[in-house]
Amino acid sequence: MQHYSDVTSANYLKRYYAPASTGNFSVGFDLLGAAFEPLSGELFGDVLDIIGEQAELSLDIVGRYVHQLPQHTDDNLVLSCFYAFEQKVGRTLPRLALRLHKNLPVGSGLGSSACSIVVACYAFNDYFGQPLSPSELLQLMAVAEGGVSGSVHYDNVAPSYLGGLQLMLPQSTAVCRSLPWFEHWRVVLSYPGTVLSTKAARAVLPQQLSLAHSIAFAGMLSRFVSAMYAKDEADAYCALQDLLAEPARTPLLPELPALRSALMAQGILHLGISGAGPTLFALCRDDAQAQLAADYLSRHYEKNQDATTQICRLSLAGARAL
Ligand SMILES: Nc1ncnc2c1ncn2[C@@H]1O[C@H](COP(=O)(O)OP(=O)(O)OP(=O)(O)O)[C@@H](O)[C@H]1O
Ligand SMILES: N[C@@H](CCO)C(=O)O
Repeated sequence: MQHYSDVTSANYLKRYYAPASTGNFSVGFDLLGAAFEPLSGELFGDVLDIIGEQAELSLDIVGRYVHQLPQHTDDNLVLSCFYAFEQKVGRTLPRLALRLHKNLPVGSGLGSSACSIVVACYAFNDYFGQPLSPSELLQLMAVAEGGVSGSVHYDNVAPSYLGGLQLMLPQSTAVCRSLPWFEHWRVVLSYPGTVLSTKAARAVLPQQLSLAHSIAFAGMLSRFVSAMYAKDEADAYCALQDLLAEPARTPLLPELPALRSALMAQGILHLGISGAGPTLFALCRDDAQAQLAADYLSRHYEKNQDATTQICRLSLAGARAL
């Protein structure tokens, strides 16, 4: 299903896409994230068109979630990314006429700001002949995302850019590494239509953890990563326990415990918070189970016209030219 006729417009020089992403993936707060794409083929991620070169930089915004963005396009991340990119490249670049298709809801837990940042930085680097290396580009994206959420974290920008399930590697030159995945796994992303800013959802987090808590957190993430490499599916989904953010964020998402109980009683593998919420993600073992979870979440979690529930697979490609 394609919501927007303008995505079919041929009025552009180049068109780029970046997928939605789920930060944390329950067990790896700020350290683990995955990119997803709907089985339906819908472009559930932002699209950026480079329409042409002109005297002044300009941005036109269309798409289902345009009404959730700042009224003034000057405040849009796509434009701030252009200037940050230009500064990093170190020379004045030709000005562009741009069009953003805002297909991801803002403040949703789907990595909406990261998605715009990734598609913009990827597009500029491609269009201007790859002046930045992939690691320089990733760093630029992470700094831009840090400006929005209040702290630099890679768990949305890295998967949206590179695709896959990405584990961050602190202090390593590699920055992140793609983890193995179970190809039959499906992820249902359910956005209720309400907004929860990442900054607000980070403000409720504990500032300190006890030694026992730190060990439990590190242990669960290690168990999950090890299970993915060992192809031990049951151990992997049993390890999806958020010991860090979820206890603090559940008051912001009071429906989570009841929804989880109901879905897990029907055999769904896991229900967790996507990024900072309010989107929830249901991990399912196949298409039939994913359909069941999607029907349930559509009925019980969607709250208004902005809401959407998508049955997804892992996006292996990440950001790309269309
Ligand atoms: N192109 C853009 N896409 C998304 N947000 C933008 C964009 N341009 C500016 N913004 C602003 O950036 C902020 C994004 O907030 P926030 O980080 O909470 O959203 P989010 O990225 O959707 O959250 P999450 O990472 O949990 O999905 C909002 O204040 C929004 O108005
Ligand atoms: N790791 C970030 C993701 C934000 O989408 C958080 O949970 O605050």
